[in-house]
Amino acid sequence: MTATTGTRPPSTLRGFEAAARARLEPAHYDYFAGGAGDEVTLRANEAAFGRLTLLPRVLRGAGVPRTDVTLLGSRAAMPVLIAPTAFHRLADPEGERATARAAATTGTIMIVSMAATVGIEAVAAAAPGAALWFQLYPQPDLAFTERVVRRAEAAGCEALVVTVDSPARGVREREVEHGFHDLPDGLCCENLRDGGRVRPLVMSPDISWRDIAWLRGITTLPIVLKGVLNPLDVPPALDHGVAALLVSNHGGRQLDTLPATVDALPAIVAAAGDVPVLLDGGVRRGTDAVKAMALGARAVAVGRPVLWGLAADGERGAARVLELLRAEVELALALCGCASADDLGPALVGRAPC
Ligand SMILES: Cc1cc2nc3c(=O)[nH]c(=O)nc-3n(C[C@H](O)[C@H](O)[C@H](O)COP(=O)(O)O)c2cc1C
Ligand SMILES: CC(C)CC(=O)C(=O)O
Repeated sequence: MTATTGTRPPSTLRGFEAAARARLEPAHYDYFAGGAGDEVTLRANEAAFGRLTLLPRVLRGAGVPRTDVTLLGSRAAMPVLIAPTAFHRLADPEGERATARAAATTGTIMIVSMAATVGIEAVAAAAPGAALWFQLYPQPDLAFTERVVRRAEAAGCEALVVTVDSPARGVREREVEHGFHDLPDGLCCENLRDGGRVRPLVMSPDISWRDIAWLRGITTLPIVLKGVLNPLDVPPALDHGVAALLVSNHGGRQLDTLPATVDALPAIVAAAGDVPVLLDGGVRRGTDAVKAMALGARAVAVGRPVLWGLAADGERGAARVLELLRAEVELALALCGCASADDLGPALVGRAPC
């Protein structure tokens, strides 16, 4: 039985969110939906896309647009990746296995969270066709961190996405109100299993460029830094040999009152030179993805929308959400007169009058 049995499946992302909300425990819905503090940044991410306009070109004979991209050697059929989010088994019993199968079906890249409720080996085995990247919170115990990296490598992950915006965990008041502190019995962060126990996840206040240098030395996987917002952090990132930057404010869940990611994007793109820049936060439409790419992002990622698809209708719901976004990207490119994202540029984006 699915939430949609007997009724039409949702045909929009908003419909998937409503279906997910109806199905999830309120504490779990609020864990997924919530943001830090007054949720200013959470709202800003979506609102900022709404303030940008598209300025299409006409009569360009561009044909049916291509939506595929190659990122760090991984091929994706669309420029919308799955951002790393924790605890998928709160949304569906198959958890990250179902999400990975949806990634394989739609041909996109799944960034698997270190806080996944299915171990990286089982995620990879469930979806042999999926392109997987692994998200890492470097732990103070470097020997343990290295064991996690080796597991990700052995499972076939094609990049390491190091989250650098979390030297402490943000306070989400919705979680506090529900008293949501931990996973229910029977679920745990399977990537933290180590020698017969499950280690606690540490948001290390000591994380520094030394950790990036150390990681660069122990793995040949490309390293993506997730959570860069200030252009002052770009030169050291390039000096440390990072392969890409992911502009992110953690979906408004860490420090409140940070800028919307699409507003922070141009300065990071300008500083990054040839190094690819990705973005997540508030992408809910194909037009949002196209605006971010016009402003220089190579691709975008979505967090909550995939969770809503998963909670509403398991693997099928997650795949449907991704396919909706892919089709919207294709249509937006066509209506902008573009044969592919390569034809986009800042001249196609304007600002709505306030
Ligand atoms: C429920 C939830 C769990 C998340 N877990 C992680 C995580 O484990 N690691 C991480 O780097 N980011 C995590 N994030 C942040 C996402 O990777 C991403 O930055 C954010 O969700 C993008 O915004 P969006 O949800 O508006 O698309 C999480 C976000 C949500 C909503
Ligand atoms: C388990 C958490 C640390 C995952 C996370 O990053 C989040 O909830 O935003």
